[in-house]
Amino acid sequence: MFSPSSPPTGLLEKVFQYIDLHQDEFVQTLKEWVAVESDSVQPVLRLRRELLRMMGLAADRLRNLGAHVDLVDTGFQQLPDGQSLPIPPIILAELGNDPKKPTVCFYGHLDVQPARQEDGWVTDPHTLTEVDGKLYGRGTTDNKGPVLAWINAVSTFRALDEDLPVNIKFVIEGMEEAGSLALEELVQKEKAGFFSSVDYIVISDNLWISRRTPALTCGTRGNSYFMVEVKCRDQDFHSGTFGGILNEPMADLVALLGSLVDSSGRILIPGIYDHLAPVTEEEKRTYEAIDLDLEEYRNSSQVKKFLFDTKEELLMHLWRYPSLSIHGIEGAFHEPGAKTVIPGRVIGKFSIRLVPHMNISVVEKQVKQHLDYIFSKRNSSNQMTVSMTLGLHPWVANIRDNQYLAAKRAIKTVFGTEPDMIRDGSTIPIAKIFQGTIRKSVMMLPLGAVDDGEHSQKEKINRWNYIEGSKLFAAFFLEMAKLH
Ligand SMILES: Cn1cncc1C[C@H](NC(=O)CCN)C(=O)O
Ligand SMILES: [Zn+2]
Ligand SMILES: [Zn+2]
Repeated sequence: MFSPSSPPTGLLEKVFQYIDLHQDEFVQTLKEWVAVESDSVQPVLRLRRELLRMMGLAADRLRNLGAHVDLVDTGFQQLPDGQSLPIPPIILAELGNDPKKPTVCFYGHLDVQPARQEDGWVTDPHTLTEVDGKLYGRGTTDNKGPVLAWINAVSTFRALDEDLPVNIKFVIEGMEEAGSLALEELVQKEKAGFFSSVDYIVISDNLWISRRTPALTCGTRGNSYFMVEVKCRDQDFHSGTFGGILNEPMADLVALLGSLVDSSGRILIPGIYDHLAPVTEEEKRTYEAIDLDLEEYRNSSQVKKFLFDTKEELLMHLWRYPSLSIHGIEGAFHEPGAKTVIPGRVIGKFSIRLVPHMNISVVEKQVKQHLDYIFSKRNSSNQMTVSMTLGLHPWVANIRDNQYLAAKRAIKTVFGTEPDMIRDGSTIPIAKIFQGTIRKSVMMLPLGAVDDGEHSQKEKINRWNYIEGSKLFAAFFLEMAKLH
């Protein structure tokens, strides 16, 4: 789609040619990886075995490249029902340790979201299927494709018998979709070990905002996840026998959930907007520069109307303002049909996407105070319990870091264009943990297009994105070496 501004010369040209010539092999390996049902979300032993197999395949692939690979044992996951399941080992791998070269560490994950063909897939989610240059399959874009693109880039230098321009490290986990269990602990433990020689961290686990224009991601929102339980008793009631004489838990809960956000998207919790980073003129200009066709975005999302009409407002509300979403009600009657039940105990679930400079414990207090106030006004005899079950920090990049410059140059070489400098509305918790714990520069360099459908039916990565992405990583290694 894009032609490079000036043809790459010498080594880079050889590398690009190799990647083009071997693209079917690269797609074949992706096919083998997609065939592994490495679902970390459903806590069942069969799938944990698949995850184990997935990590084994990746370890073998890295060993074949000559990497030193550690499969770090991370113990067990305790489930609420008392069962425990093994957590797949985390891969820590290393290729090269030349003190004259910078050391770039790639983080990725090989676990995937659940996928069943009945959910609305046209093709079997675990059989990679190519249609019109689109490689359909669960995990193709999130995150097996990008992990392999990095490996393809490294393997190309090896295959050409060329010296790697940088030292490479890998952190590859298998529990990202379940909240990266055990990873934070491992990062802390290896701070002075594995991570001591790391200069830069690259994550490729989000998408462009465009179908065509590559992007660099400069920030992600955090998340605070709440459960609000309203309980009368543990058992359900019959509305014929008890309807009319009870404070119904569901009525309390619906009022509580209904008090959180208004129809214009504004969060109604007092104080929640008190600690937002001010919008600067420079920041405003970044939204203007982004390649986003609002109509196309709206149509491809199959939404009649968004809350905001301009590109700038839309992006700001996705990336740099908090938002509150109501996710579900545990214990509610939700099946088809008409059942005359009064649920005895219900749990409402909602979360707030956090942005700089919101403080997680302040948000927690504000939410609890607000819900206490709304509940007390109802004078209900039920019991309300609020808990925050996740507190994930927002992350902002330092885009003046060398690696952002190197990535921009590599994008220019491969795609012949400047990247969109974007943020992402979702949360990649490990970014902030890396930044805070090992105190090294973190960059997000996504490969997938806006319509890849992560977590959704018909997830895909375009062959073009996968192959040009492999070139992008190779070009990035060379640019990093030049800057060091
Ligand atoms: C599990 N979880 C609960 N709160 C936040 C998360 C992470 C999740 N992360 C992604 O989706 C990454 C997208 N590339 C999200 O942002 O919802
Ligand atoms: Zn992911
Ligand atoms: Zn995901």
